Amino acid sequence: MSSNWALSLQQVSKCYHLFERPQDRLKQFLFGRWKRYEKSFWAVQDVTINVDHGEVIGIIGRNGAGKSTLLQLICGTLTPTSGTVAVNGRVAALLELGAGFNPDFTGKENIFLNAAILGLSQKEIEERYEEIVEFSGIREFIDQPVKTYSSGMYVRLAFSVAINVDPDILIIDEALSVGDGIFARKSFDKIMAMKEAGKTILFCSHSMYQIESICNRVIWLEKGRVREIGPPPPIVSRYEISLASSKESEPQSLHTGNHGGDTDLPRIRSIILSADGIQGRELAVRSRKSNLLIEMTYDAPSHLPTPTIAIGITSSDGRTVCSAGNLNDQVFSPRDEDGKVRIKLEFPAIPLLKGEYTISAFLLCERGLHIYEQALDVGKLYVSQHDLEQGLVSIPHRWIKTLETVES
Ligand SMILES: Nc1ncnc2c1ncn2[C@@H]1O[C@H](COP(=O)(O)OP(=O)(O)OP(=O)(O)O)[C@@H](O)[C@H]1O
Repeated sequence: MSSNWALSLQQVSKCYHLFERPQDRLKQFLFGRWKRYEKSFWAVQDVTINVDHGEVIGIIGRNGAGKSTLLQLICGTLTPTSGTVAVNGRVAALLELGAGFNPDFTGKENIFLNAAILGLSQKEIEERYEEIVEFSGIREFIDQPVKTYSSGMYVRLAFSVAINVDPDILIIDEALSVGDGIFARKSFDKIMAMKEAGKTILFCSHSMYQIESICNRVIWLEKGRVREIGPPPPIVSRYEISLASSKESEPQSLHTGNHGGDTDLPRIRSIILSADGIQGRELAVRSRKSNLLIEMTYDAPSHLPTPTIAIGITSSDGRTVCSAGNLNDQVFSPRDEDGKVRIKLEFPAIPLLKGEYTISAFLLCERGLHIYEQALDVGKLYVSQHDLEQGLVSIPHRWIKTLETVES
């Protein structure tokens, strides 16, 4: 193990005992010595992972693959059936909603309780209390019992405590979109600041975009076991192929744009598609001939840096064929006096081959990481072609003839 280690899991497994009928639980208790009424289910099996401080690790896998169970084993809210979990540093976790809160306590009492569980002294908590309340944005409710909170308020408080106790290791269960609207953006910035400060972060997500943009390593879990572990791009790509090749589709997208009533957040206003001068949400286009034009307008409130926008094109089996983002291409359009940005994207002689394709738009922060809004399925393309080239896209290519030998 390196001297800089943050986490070490050695052959960790977690087994649940399942009973088909409620009465089987009692029978197992009474007669279990003679007959088994329970079935064993291994939610996590034989997982060995070593993580160094400063690493950002993404955990991916289908629903039920064991991601949440693994995170809970690391946090210590679950104990492994076998194997060892060692943690080197203070761990703050955002697991399911409000885990760790006592519903009868007020917000304030829960801050003290939670921060104490995370290892802060009374004095340290008092010093940070103000910051925690300020960040949560729920000051007026802080003396109310948390059972009266909405789920959004719960998440705000939990996130605010977790982020402000100065953890060495932050564990987040599918919660990068914590809270809503402005809070989501604020908390995302905090997570990125922690990454930049060299903290260790583990999070599970169904968003491959976020995994690829934030993590330096990814763990792919399948049926409780580590299928692959390593750098994100090749693993994400193989994972996406595996999802696409099995019929059950998974939620692949990032969280939907959730404004939570915030009206002063960036928002897509319009997306207009046209091909060869014809406008429409559904367009017939000719492969390698039609010019596809996408005109986008979005609100860019002046209190935030100008957002960026990206377009993704997916094939009918849900795979992303290509994407184009103005940040990636370093093309920026100014905000006009109404606080709107208008930008056009052109795909000249569109190289898609025959088939049906879906167009989606994503409005992102200035760094292209936090998603303000996604508009899935803003348009459909029906591509036709007259030749027999196969596949999804025609990539530029050329043939080189060998020299002809001329016989004299
Ligand atoms: N308390 C429990 N008792 C029995 N089975 C459980 C329990 N908790 C989880 N499981 C099972 O363990 C498996 C792994 O669950 P887990 O929640 O870790 O998966 P996940 O990868 O996080 O899934 P998702 O992406 O849907 O959140 C699932 O089949 C789940 O039904």
